[in-house]
Amino acid sequence: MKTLHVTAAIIIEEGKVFATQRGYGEFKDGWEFPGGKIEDGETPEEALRREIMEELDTKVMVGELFDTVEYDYPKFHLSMQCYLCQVKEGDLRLKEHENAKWLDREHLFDVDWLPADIGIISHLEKKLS
Ligand SMILES: Nc1nc2c([nH]c(=O)n2[C@H]2C[C@H](O)[C@@H](COP(=O)(O)OP(=O)(O)OP(=O)(O)O)O2)c(=O)[nH]1
Repeated sequence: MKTLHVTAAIIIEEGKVFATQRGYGEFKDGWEFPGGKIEDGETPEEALRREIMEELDTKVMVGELFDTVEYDYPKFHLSMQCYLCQVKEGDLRLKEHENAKWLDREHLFDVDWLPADIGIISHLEKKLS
């Protein structure tokens, strides 16, 4: 099975995490952390800065690795590195996603997360106060 190498941003402000809803493709309408595939020659951090600029018109500072997700979808294996990020410049404008929400601990499970993300949401629950 092929492996997709993906990197995603966990942006937390005032106890809330930024979640986005996919606007197209196989997983349309599912909720996720913004990010995308790592291209050849990129570090995960470089890929993440590029993806967040493409998707949200925003510069982020990529901080520590929060979690790595390994998940088998029917058609591929997902290996996803999720980094804590901070907004440096920009206002998280949705260019590709159809919706976004800031979720606090009590509302983390209110949206329909992509299947691979469930484990990390439980991990996040512990982090958000
Ligand atoms: N960005 C992101 N992708 C996720 C998450 N959870 C999850 O299963 N995925 C999956 C969905 C996709 O199959 C894959 C990410 O690929 P993508 O399609 O967003 O990557 P990309 O931006 O490079 O896409 P594209 O240019 O091919 O449209 O990872 C998540 O939280 N964030």
